[in-house]
Amino acid sequence: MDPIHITSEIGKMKTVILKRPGKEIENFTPRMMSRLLFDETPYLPIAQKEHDTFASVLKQYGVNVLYLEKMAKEALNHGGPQVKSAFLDRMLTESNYPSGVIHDALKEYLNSMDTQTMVNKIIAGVRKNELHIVYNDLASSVSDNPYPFYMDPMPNIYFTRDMSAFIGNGVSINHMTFAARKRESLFNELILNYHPMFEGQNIPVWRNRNHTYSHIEGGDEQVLSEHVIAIGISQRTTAKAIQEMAQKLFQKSSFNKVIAIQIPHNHAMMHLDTVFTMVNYDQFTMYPGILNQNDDINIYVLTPGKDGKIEYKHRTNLKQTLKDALHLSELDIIPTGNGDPIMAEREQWNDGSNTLTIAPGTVITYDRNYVSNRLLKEHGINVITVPSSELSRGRGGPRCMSCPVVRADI
Ligand SMILES: NC(=[NH2+])NCCC[C@H](N)C(=O)O
Repeated sequence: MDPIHITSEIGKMKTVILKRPGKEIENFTPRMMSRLLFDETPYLPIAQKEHDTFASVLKQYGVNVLYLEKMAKEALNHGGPQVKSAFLDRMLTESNYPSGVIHDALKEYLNSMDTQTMVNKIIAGVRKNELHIVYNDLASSVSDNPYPFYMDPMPNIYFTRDMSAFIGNGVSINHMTFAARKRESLFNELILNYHPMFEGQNIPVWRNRNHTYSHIEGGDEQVLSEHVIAIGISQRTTAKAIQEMAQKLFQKSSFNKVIAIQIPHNHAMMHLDTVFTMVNYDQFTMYPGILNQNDDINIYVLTPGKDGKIEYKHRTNLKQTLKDALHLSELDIIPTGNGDPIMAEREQWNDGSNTLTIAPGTVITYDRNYVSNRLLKEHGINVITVPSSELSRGRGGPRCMSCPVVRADI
């Protein structure tokens, strides 16, 4: 069996990567919130408790739960001192310290820790009062301003869905949109290259993180079948990235159709999976607010054309496009908040459309979205709810908090 196997969004989940929220989600002030893509300051003990419940539900359903922070440690220990040193250099460069006295001091500080503490520290952020650096060059002295951090925390890293995505037997390691999240995928790159689970296995990389002008995030990437993938054109994913990815997938994989769905660009629906998810062979959830007055939406269906070129067709009917792509005669689209405009908007905001399917027709959702949950049950879905008062403050739900590595075929 391949170490990576994702041919659908709904096949029985076997292995998943999570990140337990840590210090990083309480190491910032209200003034830093919007830049760090948070809407509140979460209460860590409860967030951890809720996350542990989420993990234990997955385990009860037979999923092998791996933790990103632990895998990063294992990859660094397995890789040895050179890998660790190169990783730190890269992390510091991307934290704006490519060289100089601050780079050296931070490297020494982080290197003095055991590997797990070091990984956790990088994620939690390094405050200026933790080190006493004597500046001896102009650049370092000038950068010494009242801002309290040398290295910002990475509070969004518990949304493991976004930094990378496993597709087929390969992976996309994502160049993310905002500075607040860009460094996160260095951990995914490290794990792919040096973790014993992946190292030396020649895993196809559909797209790496070395891109400047286009970006993509896993919340927009949904494998609908072994041939079809849906990708959101969103605040976080550019059409250029989708086109490049389609090119690579058409050349090297079983995928021969990319359905690019254009969604509004705003923080409430930053990714496709905040408004649209697949929950069964022929059932999807959808936030009705993404459709215009005529119930249309911009969709571009990409397929392989002549001479390695890509063809695309513009469509506007989401239901029909999905029925055609998945060869279905009927399709049930379940509206978030049961179509009530107030409930739909409230529940979408708290990830009511962000269902995580762990087997065909079985999903994990946040308990707080009771209107959407009730409707899912009425449509025959087996709904398992998890508590969500603190986790939801980061604007992500069960799908965002999980990065599936292996699913059974459907
Ligand atoms: N797959 C998702 N919908 N992820 C949600 C990510 C939320 C996070 N605060 C961000 O803005 O990036």
